[in-house]
Amino acid sequence: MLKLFKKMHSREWKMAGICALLIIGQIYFELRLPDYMSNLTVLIETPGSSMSEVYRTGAEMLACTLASAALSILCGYLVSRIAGGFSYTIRELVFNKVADFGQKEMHAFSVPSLINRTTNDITQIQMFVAMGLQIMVKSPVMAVWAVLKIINKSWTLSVITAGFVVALLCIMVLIIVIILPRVRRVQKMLDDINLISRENLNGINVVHAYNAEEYQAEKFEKANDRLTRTQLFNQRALAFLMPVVSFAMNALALIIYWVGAAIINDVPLTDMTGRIAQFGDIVVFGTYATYVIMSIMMMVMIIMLLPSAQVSAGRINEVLDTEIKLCEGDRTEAAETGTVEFKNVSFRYPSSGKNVLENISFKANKGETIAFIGATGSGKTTLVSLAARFYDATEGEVLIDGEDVRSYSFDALYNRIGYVTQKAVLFAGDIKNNVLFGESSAPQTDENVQEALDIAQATEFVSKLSKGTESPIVQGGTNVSGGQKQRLSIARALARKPEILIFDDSFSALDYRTDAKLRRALNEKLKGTTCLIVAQRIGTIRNADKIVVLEDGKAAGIGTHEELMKTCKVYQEIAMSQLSKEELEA
Ligand SMILES: Nc1ncnc2c1ncn2[C@@H]1O[C@H](COP(=O)(O)OP(=O)(O)OP(=O)(O)O)[C@@H](O)[C@H]1O
Repeated sequence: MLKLFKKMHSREWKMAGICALLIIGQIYFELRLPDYMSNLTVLIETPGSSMSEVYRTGAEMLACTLASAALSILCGYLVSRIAGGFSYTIRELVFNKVADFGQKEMHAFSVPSLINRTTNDITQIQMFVAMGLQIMVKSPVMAVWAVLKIINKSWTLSVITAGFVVALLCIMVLIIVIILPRVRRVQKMLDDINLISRENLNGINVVHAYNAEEYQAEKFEKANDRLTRTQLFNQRALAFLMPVVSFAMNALALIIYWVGAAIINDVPLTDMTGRIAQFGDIVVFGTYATYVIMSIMMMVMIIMLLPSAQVSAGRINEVLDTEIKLCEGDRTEAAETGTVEFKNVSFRYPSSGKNVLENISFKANKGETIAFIGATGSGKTTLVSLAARFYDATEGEVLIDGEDVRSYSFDALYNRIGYVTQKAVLFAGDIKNNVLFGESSAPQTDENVQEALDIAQATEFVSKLSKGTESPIVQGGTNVSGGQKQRLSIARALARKPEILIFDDSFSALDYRTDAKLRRALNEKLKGTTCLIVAQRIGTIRNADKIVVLEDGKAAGIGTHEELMKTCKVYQEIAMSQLSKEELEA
């Protein structure tokens, strides 16, 4: 947790310093009250005391109480600003760190866990700072101050009070030791609940269509049950603390007055002044001892928040300390333009034991179209994701414009590439925002948007919308059809005007007619652009300059359609399964 606190801005540290001073002032005024009480007791017991002295003492007590309350309000205000500012900083750090994560890091944490860390875990820290900061400073200072005030008054009573304090501290430590591992598990269980809820909400139509509500509910119930049982255990353990502390406080007061009575009794009856002074001391001692126990009671409140804040801080630090494996280089310029080359590339996913790609080599020159075809799971998506550096090759080299992808700065690399994912992704906003998404060297103009929509064959459906390119897109793009979504994501890649376009099976959501029109437009309007196309349909790629046929991660053949029809058995099988004899001979 301390590690996380190092990320707090100096402004908040300064406010925390002011708070500490305000708290010390608060304690000073609060701890003056027992002295006034002692004076009042002596005044009342002493014959001949005047009422004006009693009023004056009362007025001073009132002034101390008001001063303490004013400092407490000011402190509360500052603490809430510190908590808000600190959680803002941490949220920003976590968000920016996660934005730099590659696929490897995303898989290591999982999306639900990252969401939980950015929301729930940071809220735990904020609550701890908001509620705990005052108490953390106040309770030890108050306890030590109160102990110093009473230590010389009576050794017997001091030893009794110390016994109570030690016993209470032991119980508190024991409870922390018992619940800490369970609190850690609670955060993990919250991740699981998050995962099941997300899965259920994302697939709600499938759940309904397959009558799987009960199955999903059971899965959720199990996770919910586990979480509730663990939380109940923790709450019961913590709930046990409060009555123990308040019992200790009352028992201690009782013992102090009981032992105190015996101490007063030891003073001879003739020494009335001595008896009154002793009585005043016992009253003061009792009040200060109550302050000591009250400090411990405040620590109990901290203990209720500390374990979860501690665990949350650890989880946030895990994200912030993650070493990002995909480090960017500093290259911005390259000798070639629009080339993509794989040199003996093999690749294995971090979670998998075997290579998914094996010794792949090919080169795409400027303006060429290279297509990738193969059975499901043969490695097509993996191959093109290496060109876009979503992962780094395990062996071999991937070159863009003649230079290793690892040597480029991310800006330079992604300014060269326009990538269209297999599953279209749109962001909440409008069509124009989505087409001009991200930073690029291309002009952010309406003409550019229109041109990209034209080539992507999206103009027709966009022009039918009442607000045209300003029509809204909801989160996840669920207010447009699958094919429309894919056309918009193609337009987004085109609007960047990249040297290299990568289409990962992006045409299969389009009907045959649109697919053909789009390819024609690409050929006519983007002559100098290199295209890497992953496709399932032979029709989409038969005119490509080179076709790479993948089988179990290996290149089963590389060549043009005509060459592969003569030399590659895998390609022949795919072609024959899709095209008629006439089409094959055409
Ligand atoms: N994140 C991952 N972790 C581990 N293995 C993976 C991961 N992603 C894909 N794979 C495995 O890598 C292999 C190649 O997957 P890839 O998605 O590249 O195939 P594909 O040819 O694009 O398939 P499709 O045509 O169905 O999209 C598959 O066996 C798949 O199970």
